[in-house]
Amino acid sequence: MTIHIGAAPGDIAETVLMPGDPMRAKWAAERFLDAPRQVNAVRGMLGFTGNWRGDPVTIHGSGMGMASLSIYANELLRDYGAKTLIRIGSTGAMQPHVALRDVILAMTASSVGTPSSTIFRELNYAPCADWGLLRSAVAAAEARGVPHHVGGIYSSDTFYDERPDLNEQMTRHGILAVEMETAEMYTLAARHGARALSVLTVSDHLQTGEALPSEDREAGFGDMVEIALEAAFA
Ligand SMILES: O=P(O)(O)O[C@H]1O[C@H](CO)[C@@H](O)[C@H]1O
Ligand SMILES: O=c1cc[nH]c(=O)[nH]1
Repeated sequence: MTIHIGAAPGDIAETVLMPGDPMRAKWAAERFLDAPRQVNAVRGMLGFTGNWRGDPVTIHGSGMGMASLSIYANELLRDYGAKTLIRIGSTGAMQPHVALRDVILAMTASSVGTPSSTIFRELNYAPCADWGLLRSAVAAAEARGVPHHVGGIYSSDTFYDERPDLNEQMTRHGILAVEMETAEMYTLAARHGARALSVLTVSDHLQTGEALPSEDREAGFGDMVEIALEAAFA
């Protein structure tokens, strides 16, 4: 047990899928894993471990934002020996050619700062995805015929943003979409010698104002979960 995860040693698999939403963790575990059992509920942050095609997998919420993800990712990597973290999250599109429900595979994640920024001092560290996971996720998306985009995303500290000028510069420089966790997850995975990838589904569009309902964000993004699982064990 750790401060924020009540699982016994051995209850967490080496492969962990991390949605922000703990209810998405419950839905994904019940839908995609064999014999899922709840391994964490501390502070309502649900985690489940089961099997996918015979391999053990944990699906554990990260909460919203890099500060929250950092707590769970640190404990999963340092205390439970997780080796692969794959975020399965929602994201807001920042390019006109990206549509609702498209999948985004995040090669890298820009940020204004992460919880790790202070250790880098003057360095603008560039967090990046594990190449093997990214390559396998692209192959899985192609095989399933899922519309997808590979490129840079933005990990924001805020959902309600007050910097339209910054968004404009990011759109101009090809950033595909915004979410709130990936830059820190990639940084922590690199620090601990683990693999990481974010597989995201577009839930809303910053330019058109389109948005999917909360029920879809919780239990409507099955392609992203299957792409993540196939990439983890390719
Ligand atoms: O749907 P999740 O995985 O929570 O991801 C996105 O949704 C939340 C904001 O609504 C943030 O956590 C953001 O990164
Ligand atoms: O962080 C997020 C996630 C989804 N949509 C957004 O606009 N921002």
